[in-house]
Amino acid sequence: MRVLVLGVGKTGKLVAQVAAEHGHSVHVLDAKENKDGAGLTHPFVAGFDVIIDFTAPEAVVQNMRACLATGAKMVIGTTGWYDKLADMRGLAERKGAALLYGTNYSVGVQVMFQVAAQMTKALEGAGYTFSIEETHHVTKLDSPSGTALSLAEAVEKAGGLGKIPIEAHRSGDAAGTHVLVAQSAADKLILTHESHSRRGFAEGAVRAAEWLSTRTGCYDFRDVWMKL
Ligand SMILES: NC(=O)C1=CN([C@@H]2O[C@H](COP(=O)(O)OP(=O)(O)OC[C@H]3O[C@@H](n4cnc5c(N)ncnc54)[C@H](OP(=O)(O)O)[C@@H]3O)[C@@H](O)[C@H]2O)C=CC1
Ligand SMILES: O=C(O)C1=N[C@H](C(=O)O)C[C@H](O)C1
Repeated sequence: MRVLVLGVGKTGKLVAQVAAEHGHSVHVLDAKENKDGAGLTHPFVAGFDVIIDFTAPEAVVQNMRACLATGAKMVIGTTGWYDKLADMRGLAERKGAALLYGTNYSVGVQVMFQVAAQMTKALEGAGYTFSIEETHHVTKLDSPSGTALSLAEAVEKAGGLGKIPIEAHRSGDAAGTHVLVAQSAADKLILTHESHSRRGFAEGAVRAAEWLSTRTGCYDFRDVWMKL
């Protein structure tokens, strides 16, 4: 597969490395080469089977506009842009493109979402209140993390008594820790996922790109990760 990786930062760099390890031909575009999406011309984009974006909240929307308009296939790792999701879905559908987005490409976190929903249902009516804490590196632009928002959504949907409070911490180069706490008068149940490196995100994103390369349409990683 010919893979274009947008963003050569902490995660994008590793995504490019993992894609090459999977035997794909990989090209990367950094911020200078792609200022305001200017590098993403139609003929250039047409040279790739899949494009993977790990950039920044503003940049990713420009990148999606440019690439999806050509009917390209995109895997989006970047978080903090979901107020534009309906627009981007519409564009992808109109152009016969493919769009797969996810707040977290680590399989461990996907399992955490499922366990969190089960835990919430099992504790229903037993006097527990829920809260979430997330810890990331100090350079993270969005807060709370996309993963924390997805976790809150999983608990809220499963019946976690209204809006779940999220506390965000920023510390050193933390790759990402998410903690769900269910507290009662008698005890506390804690569910934690801790990323020791960014490898899980990169592996998941490359596998998602391989899966998407034969499809069109819009997909949330939460709904497809088990099929990869
Ligand atoms: N879904 C998931 O599993 C994961 C999601 N993420 C998300 O991915 C995003 C990136 O995270 P991270 O790697 O830590 O961030 P970094 O800041 O380390 O990397 C982002 C890179 O993108 C570059 N960039 C900015 N604009 C453009 C552009 N228009 N074209 C190409 N490159 C551009 C930046 O360059 P410059 O610094 O010069 O501006 C930077 O090098 C974040 O939104 C983060 O939340 C991260 C890990 C996992
Ligand atoms: O910025 C990061 O680093 C991460 N961002 C994603 C998020 O916002 O949830 C995923 C992971 O936690 C790392």
